[in-house]
Amino acid sequence: MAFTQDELKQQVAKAAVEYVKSGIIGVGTGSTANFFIEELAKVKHKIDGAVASSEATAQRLRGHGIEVFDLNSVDNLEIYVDGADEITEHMHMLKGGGGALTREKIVAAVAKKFICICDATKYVPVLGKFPLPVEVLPMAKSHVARELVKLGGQPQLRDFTTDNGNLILDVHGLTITDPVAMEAKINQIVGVVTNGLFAARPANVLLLATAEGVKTYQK
Ligand SMILES: O=C[C@H](O)[C@H](O)[C@H](O)COP(=O)(O)O
Repeated sequence: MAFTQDELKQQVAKAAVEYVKSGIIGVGTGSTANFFIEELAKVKHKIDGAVASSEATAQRLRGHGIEVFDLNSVDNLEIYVDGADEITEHMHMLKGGGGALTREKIVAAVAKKFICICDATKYVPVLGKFPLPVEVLPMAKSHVARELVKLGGQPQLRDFTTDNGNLILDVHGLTITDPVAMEAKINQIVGVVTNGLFAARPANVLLLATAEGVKTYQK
């Protein structure tokens, strides 16, 4: 039976809710995370609330009557649930298609377990077909763009301002065979806030929605 991409996202969101036990949950951003929020709302009596990785997610959580906590008031999070633009068998991810990469990386850093929820189109052998988002301080955009060209990429300025008041360069043309090294190298460019590679801290669980059902991968 063929499912639409939205049906696959919904299936994987339902599977992720099985990991919600109690306490405060870290919640990601994007269309797949939005399906997760719908499912989370159905079990909100089990949790104290959530930490959001974007203003959009915070608004959506509050709309469902889920309390949103400031990350600074939370010592640790059991789980962080979020989508990805690409993920490999090593659980390395490329994220930030929705521009929320920096807050996502910060909330994920606090969580014990990163649960990545994706439909099968996101599962790739090598990262980089999806343009790599890099959040930059506005005054540094030209400098950072020149440095990204030296790394072999073609940066394009997105018509977008992040929740942090910064800009996004989407870097095309990178074949990212060593995501850990590339993540570190780009983060060392002065003016970069962070980039959309989540490799130093990969996902712990991947829930992948396929035509044959939701597959679970653990690391
Ligand atoms: O900034 C956005 C996030 O990194 C999303 O997790 C990513 O873009 C995937 O979004 P979607 O679930 O809409 O494909």
